[in-house]
Amino acid sequence: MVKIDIISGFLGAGKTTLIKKLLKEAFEGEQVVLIENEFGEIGIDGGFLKDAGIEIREMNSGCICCSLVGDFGASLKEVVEKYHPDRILIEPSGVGKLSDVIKAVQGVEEDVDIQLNSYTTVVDAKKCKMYMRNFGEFFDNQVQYAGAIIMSRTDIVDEKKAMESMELLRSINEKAAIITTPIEKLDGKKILEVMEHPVSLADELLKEEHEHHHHHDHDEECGCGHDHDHEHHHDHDEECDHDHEHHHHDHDEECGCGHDHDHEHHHHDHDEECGCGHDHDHEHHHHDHDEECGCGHDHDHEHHHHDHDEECGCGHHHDHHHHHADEVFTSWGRETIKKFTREGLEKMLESLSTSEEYGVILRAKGMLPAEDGTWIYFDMVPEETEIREGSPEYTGRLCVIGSKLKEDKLAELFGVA
Ligand SMILES: Nc1nc2c(ncn2[C@@H]2O[C@H](COP(=O)(O)OP(=O)(O)OP(=O)(O)O)[C@@H](O)[C@H]2O)c(=O)[nH]1
Repeated sequence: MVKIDIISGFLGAGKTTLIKKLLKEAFEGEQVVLIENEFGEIGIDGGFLKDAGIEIREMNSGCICCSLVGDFGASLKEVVEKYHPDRILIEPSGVGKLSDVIKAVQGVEEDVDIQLNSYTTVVDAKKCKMYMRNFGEFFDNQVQYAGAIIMSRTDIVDEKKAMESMELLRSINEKAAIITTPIEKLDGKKILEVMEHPVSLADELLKEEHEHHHHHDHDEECGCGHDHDHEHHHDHDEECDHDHEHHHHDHDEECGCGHDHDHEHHHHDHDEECGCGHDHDHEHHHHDHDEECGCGHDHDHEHHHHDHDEECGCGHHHDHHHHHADEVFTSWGRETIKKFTREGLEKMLESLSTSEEYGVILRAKGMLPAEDGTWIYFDMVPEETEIREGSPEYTGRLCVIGSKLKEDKLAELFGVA
């Protein structure tokens, strides 16, 4: 199976610069063929690539988008049979439509042993707005169909302009990962990874949590403040706000919601909501959770059937008979070029952790560019924050998961409103 990677982008966007980097850092040891399809300038990039020992098959029949799919298929087949490469890079004409190129590749997937592996568009951060205005039909198509977008010249453009371009790109492509870090700061392997598997930070975070807690091995607090110990022996070294253990209650402390949850009495008559969002009806055998507790978990402790067909997304195993995490959990995330300082970020996370102003925060994570050129990574569960230095990411990202999130406030807190 030959992997096909399409590197699209307007004239002079930086496609060749990117390809050179990938050849050197990401494709080493692989047999790579580059199919270039220059518009009017056939073969200008041939020289250096031949020096690098890369075979080139140039198509002379105009751009892929306007040549027949049949022709394209025949060329592709020829390349596959002649060179048996691991990978074919297609660099379409700068004014081709990416959707046409994708279609052309998909059109021959059945006949030739190839697989569309990635389709990326390089966009000049400086000229994005102008191109969009003047050449919308072609330019927008390249952006809209891209699996990943690489912004070039973010090394020389000012932050405001870069941000504006990023927003324009995002406005016509909701999903693609947008690489805003200058590519020379990134390892080619990292770039390839993003091109191949653009994942959102929220998905990553949820997946991580899920994997982490796959077995019932809660040595750690989950951070939502509840005790999800379903094994009926509770051993609270730490205080959690809520005790869902139904057989021996030993509340020395107030739970904080201002109600008396005296559990030695069996008639609770809560006409009012206590505001902490939990059902404190502790008449031990019929739990009547009409409401969500706000942490997004179903704490239905019908103690003996754990029926884990589905993950709730928080990565913990709860007895899920009624609700799904996404009914209550929300995530808020941003991509940003804004530079942070460690001290500044520490303060932001501290407020996030201690204040209820932003909603019920369960988890936050991010990788952000620092003013000093390094990258700050952070991980937060309530009352526990880790900030460390990490390798450059393709763009600054942060994500907060919780319930009743106040998005405007969060954006304000991180200065990305
Ligand atoms: N400063 C800076 N210059 C860049 C960047 N990317 C590309 N360039 C420069 O822009 C010019 C064009 O880059 P290429 O990589 O040849 O662009 P291309 O998309 O292959 O161009 P065509 O094939 O002609 O459409 C070159 O002089 C590059 O050095 C970038 O991220 N930063």
